[in-house]
Amino acid sequence: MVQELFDRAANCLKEQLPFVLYSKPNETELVGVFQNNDTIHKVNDFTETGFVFAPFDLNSDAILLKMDAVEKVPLNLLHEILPIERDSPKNNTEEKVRYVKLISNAINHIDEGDFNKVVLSRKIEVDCKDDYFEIYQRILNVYKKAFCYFWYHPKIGTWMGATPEILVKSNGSQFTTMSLAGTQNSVGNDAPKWEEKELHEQQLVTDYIFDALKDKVISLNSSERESVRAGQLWHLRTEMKGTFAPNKFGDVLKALHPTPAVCGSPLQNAKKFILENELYDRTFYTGFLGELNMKSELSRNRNRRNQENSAYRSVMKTSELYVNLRCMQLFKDKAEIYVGGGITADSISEKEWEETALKSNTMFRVLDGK
Ligand SMILES: C=C(O[C@H]1C=CC=C(C(=O)O)[C@@H]1O)C(=O)O
Repeated sequence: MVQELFDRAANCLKEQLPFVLYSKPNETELVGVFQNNDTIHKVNDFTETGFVFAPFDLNSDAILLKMDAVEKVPLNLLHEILPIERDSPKNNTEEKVRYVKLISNAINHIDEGDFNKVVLSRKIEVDCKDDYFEIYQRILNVYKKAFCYFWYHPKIGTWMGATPEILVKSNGSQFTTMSLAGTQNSVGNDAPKWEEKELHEQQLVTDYIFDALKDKVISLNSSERESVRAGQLWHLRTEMKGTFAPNKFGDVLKALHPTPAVCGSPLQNAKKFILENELYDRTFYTGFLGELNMKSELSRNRNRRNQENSAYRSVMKTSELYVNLRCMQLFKDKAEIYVGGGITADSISEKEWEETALKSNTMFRVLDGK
């Protein structure tokens, strides 16, 4: 039962023990991972097994929750909770002036040829007095197509989110990734019409991924570009599937993160600009999270009973990692919502500001500010 899993997690909060609750896109299962002490386990080379929570800047530590206990329950929720009609404040002029200036500065750097695209972001503080489990339940109810998580480590913090973006999903040496960029508000069910700026912005991500992976994979193919919905928003997405050489998962992961969907291209120049100019620490926003190197057994031929079982079973490693977007860090009576957007030469500051406000609604709609 969901309530039992929530109770177990609530007890961990009380006892200050790390846990994560999550549900994968379109799945009807809620998973709880519980670590039975408050040690901070750091990831060394992504060959470890557990639930990883990695920052934007991998010069800081990626954290691994050990799967001391794992519990899975069907996701039939207790009662339907509707999203809250609460939109992000648009009249925060001081913050707007600062953000617009940051965008102009980035466009100057683009014009000077320092980079083609950079993803800029900001943090919005909001009062939040309600129960963490109420908030998480709203997230699960409202964003069924997203990876919905609630992560807690007493020495690091409490995070929640509903992300639409897969960083990488692997099964043995087969993997899937995606290029997600371009944003529009969804109006009714009308499919969006994309402008050149958004098509270009998303194409940069696709090209970057092909280039970053070219010497790390045996094959890589992409699907047609499509429009996908994430809550109230539309994005452009291209899916890519490939095969990497045995034991190269860590290399693929490090080559992918951070993609220009959250950083920019060329990578180093865009990242330098972000670290020097955003003037706040993204910490885990635009990092990644999820199952790392889970072992799954593959039976090759169940019918040949008189053969040694082991000859017909092989252990595969699977990982499923998501980019930490549409997320927030929770504190005692406030939340910090993180949002950003891709800036290119064609960006219009006012529109980029609006876009971050729209994105922040994903979390605003699950927070009750009473
Ligand atoms: C950086 C964010 O979104 C990324 C993912 C999809 C679309 C994006 C965009 O249109 O700029 C961003 O690249 C965010 O939600 O904070």
